[in-house]
Amino acid sequence: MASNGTANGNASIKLEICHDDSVPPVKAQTIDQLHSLQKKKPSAPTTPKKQQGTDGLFSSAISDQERQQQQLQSISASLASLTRETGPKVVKGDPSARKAEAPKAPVPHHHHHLTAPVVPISDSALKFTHILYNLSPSELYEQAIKYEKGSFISSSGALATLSGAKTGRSPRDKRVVRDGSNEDDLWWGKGSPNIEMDEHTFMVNRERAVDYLNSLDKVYVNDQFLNWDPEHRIKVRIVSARAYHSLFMHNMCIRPTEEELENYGTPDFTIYNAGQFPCNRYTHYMTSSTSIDLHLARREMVILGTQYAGEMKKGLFSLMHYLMPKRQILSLHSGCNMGKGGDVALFFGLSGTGKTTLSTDQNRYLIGDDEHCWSDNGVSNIEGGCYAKCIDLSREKEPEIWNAIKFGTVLENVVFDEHTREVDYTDKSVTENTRAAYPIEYIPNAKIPCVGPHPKNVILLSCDAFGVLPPVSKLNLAQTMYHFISGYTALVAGTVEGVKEPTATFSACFGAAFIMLHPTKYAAMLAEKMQKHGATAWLVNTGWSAGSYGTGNRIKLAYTRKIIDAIHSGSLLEANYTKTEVFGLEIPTAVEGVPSEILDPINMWADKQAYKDTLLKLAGLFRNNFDGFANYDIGKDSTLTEQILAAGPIF
Ligand SMILES: Nc1ncnc2c1ncn2[C@@H]1O[C@H](COP(=O)(O)OP(=O)(O)OP(=O)(O)O)[C@@H](O)[C@H]1O
Ligand SMILES: O=C([O-])CC(=O)C(=O)O
Ligand SMILES: [Ca+2]
Ligand SMILES: [Mn+2]
Repeated sequence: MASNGTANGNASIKLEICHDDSVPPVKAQTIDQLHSLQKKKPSAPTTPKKQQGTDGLFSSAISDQERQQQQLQSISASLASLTRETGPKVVKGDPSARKAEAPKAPVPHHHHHLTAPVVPISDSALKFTHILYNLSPSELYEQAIKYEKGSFISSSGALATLSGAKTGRSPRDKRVVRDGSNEDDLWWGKGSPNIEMDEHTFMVNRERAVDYLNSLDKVYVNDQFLNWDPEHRIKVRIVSARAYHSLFMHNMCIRPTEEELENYGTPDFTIYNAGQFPCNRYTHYMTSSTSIDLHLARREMVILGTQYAGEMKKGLFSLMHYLMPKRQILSLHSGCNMGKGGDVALFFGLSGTGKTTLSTDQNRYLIGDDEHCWSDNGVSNIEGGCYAKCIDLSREKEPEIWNAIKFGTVLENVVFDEHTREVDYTDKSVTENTRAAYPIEYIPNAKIPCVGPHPKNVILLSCDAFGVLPPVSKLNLAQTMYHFISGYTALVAGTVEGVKEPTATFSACFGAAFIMLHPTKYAAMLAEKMQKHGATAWLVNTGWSAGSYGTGNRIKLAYTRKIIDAIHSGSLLEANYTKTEVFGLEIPTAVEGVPSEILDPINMWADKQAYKDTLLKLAGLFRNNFDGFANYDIGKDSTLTEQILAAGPIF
């Protein structure tokens, strides 16, 4: 009995456990099976969403497979080594995810130029290159954290990473292939950013980059777009070795929809980013171990010896500065936003002058922060993301940018708390040029698609380290062109390698490092468009007041914002103006919300003689710089050229 009772007791306990079916059991027999349940395979691209019926379900299913193959083939062709004239065997996916099985689907070599030798002649021809194709931010986070030293998740969810030894662009290491097709078009020689190289040397560097990339187990490939104007959209492919670079470009270029990706075809332009690998200094034209090489005819760019991601972004911008003017479209190093009433403003300015900060405005729609086109249709952003400086970033002064630094955002070279992963934006231990790259839709009032009507206001931003330019002045057309061609600012430390403190600099079209044609070509287009559309131009000093750098202080962002508000609202047009000495700038006597005494810089200087000396010194620098342009005509109108020459400082 006792034993019976015991048995019953045990049975009842067992029953209780077995019958606890409040949670259904998992449909897996092993841990591996359980894990495989976690990830849902994306439904394979099926029938085309738009043209269903035109070629029937059966044939479109085949063409999907073909499309997949064509895509792999196109990637293999991108990575083709020139000497072997064949692309590597490529296969999609992470190599670590398929350790056990050998890749099964090598690229069929249909094309003539892709036909591999029957017997592989090198070790690299025996291996597969794994392609991580247009990965999502989540996948790229995992890759970065697993495989890239110095990658962490910040407390706000951004991917904090390091760009290595280079934390800014290297303009002196940029080379452009000079050949018969561009010899007469491009701007060469003194002042030009286009330092020439020959095609052979380009090929040497290209081979070096491609061999490096092919030697890796895996490379990242991004297929994306540039330019929100659908008529002038450019397809770009970025091949890179780091998840950081892939995520950066995912954020900065326009992201294709699934459907657009299916029909992507072959790219118009390809970047080979082999940034961890140096160039060979024994190669002709090389003056360091860094080389950024542009070959317009081949539609290719090679990056060696720098991991700074801005090189990719700005390399593509150079390309657009070549392609767009050919189509009578003006490319601009500017931010752009639009008011509720549809009024568009452009913000020109060199690095660090406030394009991103001032175009990001809670009261206006953001069209873009750095690169635009102005065509007969209006303005369009070239990019799909923003690249904000974040040194001394504060939630109070720049809330939209602060809030955009979340999951998906790349945070470069910032310093954070080891435990909480909270970023200290004041810390310059790695560099002054700390940056955040985020998709434009992370700004709540972004205007998607990023296009707008013709600009009403054109704002030239200058960060004057001498402290003698007024916080705001109204420009006539000749003055606008004079200042646009001059492109004056103090280069703020950081964005360009080696610049440690502000120095006066002149950079034609507020972006000489990126233009490809002579500055007067862009200037003539700007003058023509401003006249045609009746835009008003303003010169805004976002730099120093009450003395030069070291003595004075930077103009408060809150005041600059008030000035910009008055430009947008139209109220500044109604102000009373006086004219300054030397530069002949029209300055308003009052701006709402801004102390009037700051509007005329002389008021703020304790030492008036020092002010006058400094003003003349800057005027002299302007004059010396402009001498280089005195022999060029701006547009077909020679009177405009004369007016522009006369619109500089008079002393
Ligand atoms: N009065 C001011 N006006 C504008 N920006 C200011 C002002 N005072 C300080 N700043 C700071 O100056 C920096 C301006 O950088 P911003 O990112 O806008 O440069 P950018 O013109 O977009 O340059 P880049 O082309 O390199 O991206 C920001 O860090 C901003 O906080
Ligand atoms: O290109 C970069 O690294 C950042 C930038 O926008 C500029 O310098 O104009
Ligand atoms: Ca910027
Ligand atoms: Mn820029």
